[in-house]
Amino acid sequence: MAASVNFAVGSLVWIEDPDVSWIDGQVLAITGDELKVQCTSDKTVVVKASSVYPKDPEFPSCGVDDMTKLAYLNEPGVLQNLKVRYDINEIYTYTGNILIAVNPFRRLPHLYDGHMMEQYKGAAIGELSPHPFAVADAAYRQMINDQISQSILVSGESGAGKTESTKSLMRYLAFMGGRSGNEGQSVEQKVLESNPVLEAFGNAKTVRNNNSSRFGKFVELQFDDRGRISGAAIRTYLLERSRVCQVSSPERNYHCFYMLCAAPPEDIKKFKVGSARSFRYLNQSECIELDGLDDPKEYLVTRKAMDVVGISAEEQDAIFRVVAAVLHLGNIVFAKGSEPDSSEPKDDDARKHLKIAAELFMCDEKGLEDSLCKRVIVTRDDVIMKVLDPVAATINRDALAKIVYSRLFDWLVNKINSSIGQDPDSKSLIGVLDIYGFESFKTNSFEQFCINLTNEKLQQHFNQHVFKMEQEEYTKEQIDWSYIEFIDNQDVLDLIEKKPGGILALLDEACMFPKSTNETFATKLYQTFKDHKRFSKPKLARNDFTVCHYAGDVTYQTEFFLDKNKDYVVAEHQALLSASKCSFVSSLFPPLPEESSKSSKFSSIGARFKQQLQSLLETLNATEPHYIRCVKPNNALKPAIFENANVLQQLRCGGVMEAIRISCAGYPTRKHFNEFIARFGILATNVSNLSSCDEVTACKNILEKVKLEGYQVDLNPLAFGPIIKMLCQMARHRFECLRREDACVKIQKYCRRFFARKSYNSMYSSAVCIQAGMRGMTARSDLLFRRKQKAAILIQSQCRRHLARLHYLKMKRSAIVMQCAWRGKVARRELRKLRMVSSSFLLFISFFLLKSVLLSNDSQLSLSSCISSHAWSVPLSSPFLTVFPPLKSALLSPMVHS
Ligand SMILES: Nc1ncnc2c1ncn2[C@@H]1O[C@H](COP(=O)(O)OP(=O)(O)OP(=O)(O)O)[C@@H](O)[C@H]1O
Repeated sequence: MAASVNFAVGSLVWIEDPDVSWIDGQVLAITGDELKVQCTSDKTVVVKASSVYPKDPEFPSCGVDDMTKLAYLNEPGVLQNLKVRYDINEIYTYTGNILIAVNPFRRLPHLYDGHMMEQYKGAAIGELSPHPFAVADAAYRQMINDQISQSILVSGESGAGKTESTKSLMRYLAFMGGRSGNEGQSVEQKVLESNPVLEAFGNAKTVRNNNSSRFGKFVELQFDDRGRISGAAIRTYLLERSRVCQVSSPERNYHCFYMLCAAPPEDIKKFKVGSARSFRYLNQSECIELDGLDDPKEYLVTRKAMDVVGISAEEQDAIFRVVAAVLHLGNIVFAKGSEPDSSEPKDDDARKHLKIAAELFMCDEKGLEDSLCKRVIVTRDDVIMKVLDPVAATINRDALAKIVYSRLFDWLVNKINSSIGQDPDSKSLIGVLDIYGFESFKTNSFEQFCINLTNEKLQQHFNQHVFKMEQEEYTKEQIDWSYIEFIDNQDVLDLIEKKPGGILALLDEACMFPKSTNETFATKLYQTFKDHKRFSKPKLARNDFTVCHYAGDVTYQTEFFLDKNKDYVVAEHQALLSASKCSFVSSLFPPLPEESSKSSKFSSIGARFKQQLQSLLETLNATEPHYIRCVKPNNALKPAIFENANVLQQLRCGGVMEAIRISCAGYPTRKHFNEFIARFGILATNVSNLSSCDEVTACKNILEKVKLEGYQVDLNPLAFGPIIKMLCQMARHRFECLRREDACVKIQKYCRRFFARKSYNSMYSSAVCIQAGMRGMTARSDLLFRRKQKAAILIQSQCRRHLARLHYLKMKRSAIVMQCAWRGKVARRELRKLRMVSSSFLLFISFFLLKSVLLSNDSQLSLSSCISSHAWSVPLSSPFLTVFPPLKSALLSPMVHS
């Protein structure tokens, strides 16, 4: 399926990988039609060029919000885009007009609040991020502006997020078309509150989803001419009946059973229920409680929602009585009766449950027992009473439980519809379809067969519509589209539902013949369709058949096909419950019209379902469809896990890849002129007037230069068919060439620079070396000269110093001699003088000191008495008497401290 693209060494590509579906890598070498690719996982592989897809090297790191913006609209590109966006919690992406929603498995409340609704109000698709609100808004606007009914088809596998998306759509439509003010319980409130009621009775925990809707749903919102919701109708499809009696771990039965068992004590007493573990229909599975689901609370929520949708308290009681009766029915175990091949309640416990069930149904206990253990056979001549063995009685009991529950569910839907009310004058409507996606399990039974028929029908509708949309788009843009083709799955539909001769017709035929078995039915199929290219018989299976659906082959096991297709109420059950004293119970089994009970007209589930589908398709065909494809990123139901193979399979089954293929067959890619010139101008680098001419001429010049056909250039944006891949490839190739030229120039430049630098470095170092040598030589001779000069100066200075010193010493000696002679002479003269005054000077000093002492005021001082009598007191008195007046009183005592 890969495009025939010319790859070059260095091209980025996608190759198939068994683990991650597609892995990216780079072409290392090309040999003929084989490429050697270095993968990002580090392994190197050799692959055929035809199995390789080109990868956009300019792919934005946050992906693109519309797949048509991808340069390469191929499977790996689509997958990469979804993954990149999922990683940053961008769970919605457009593929043209289809919205792909990847389940985040974590609450993202900011995406759905009132502020968000305000933002999307009136915003054109593509103006804001992809969102269910945008789809709902587009549908609403189109309905108002064009007065055309709209439909939004939400599909995906179980757990992919259909119901959540549907709820968002309904909330938005209620927001847009709701009435303001207090007008009692408005239509939109009732529509929104119908969800919890239907979920309680029609949803259950399955392996694939903790809150799986076990029915398909089409909600039709009717609007008046002012765009307000004026009525609504809910249609449901194919409730899974078998779950009522059969459930295995880790699944659960319908939520309402567990809610009832967790009801407040007075209700438990009123409805005669007990622990959920005590009921056979519930305890077959280990799973009773469910994380995150508070059954007691849900019971109250459901009852409140029932109030809102207009179910009275009495009706609610009757509903839960029937639910309780179904639980008790399951506990009626049979044992062999006294008559041969007969049966009867096994023990007291079984009888107790029989009694309670009869009380809850308000019917006769014996009548209930008989309706379970006996069968009346009306022959042409007689009425025969046939007893049933315990196995048949058990099957009979389960059949009663299933029909009661299914009638109860239908009653609820009808009640909601009549309570909401239809608007016969409604001008237009918006239908929201939340329907099960394509299913393919290990064991596929009648339910899967019907589900896959639905998907085939919707796929055909989808293909036709996508094709039609493309055509309209091209017509609008004046693009020639006549050559576009798409695969029609009419042959599969013929195989299944053609009348006469289709599988469903053969099944009805088999159901009408009493002797038919699942084996004879399978044999009939093999004979009839042995040459049909969409039908095959698996080699080792005896009663299985395989249908080649658009989404893949599915092998169905014919076991139970006949039983599951039979749509009749056992006459005894009908008679018993229509005679119930409870008007609610009897209303579930209205008496059959006289002629229909008598006529042998056979009614089958398959035929009824086919009819329902037909009517659904008629409704859809009268509307403008919008598509939301929900994708479950992993089977662990955990956030942040994106399993490539899983997602890819769902994209294929959901027809997204087919839509892309149809798009690719036409002109899927749109590029505005400036965008085109920016991206592909590289292809016309030598077209000189590119920048001087206008955008259209520039685009034409580029396209003429590349000589490719398959584009429409007259309108902005330009439309491209598959040639966009070639253009991208050529641009990539050109880019590659330019890159290589550039690389060559760069290598040359670096080489030249290297050699030039090397030679320069060697010259430089030589020059430096020579310079250093020369400078060294000069410096050395200079040094020698300086040394010699210094030595000469030193010698001179030494000589001069020596001579000066001799002279100095001579002068010094002469001076000393002269000084000595002179000083001797002076000294001698002085000596003489000194000798003369020395004795008088000594006396003078002594008196002076004494006088100082005596003149002091210190009264404490006194002279010794002997001082006047001292030898020098006489000579002193005469020369110094004038200077120092005589003592007023004689020193009588020495000057001493007292
Ligand atoms: N947009 C969403 N945001 C947060 N959680 C989501 C979102 N969509 C789905 N989920 C989670 O996935 C679960 C399954 O979703 P949902 O019941 O809508 O699946 P479904 O496709 O209707 O399955 P089924 O066919 O079994 O009814 C939800 O219960 C919810 O936990």
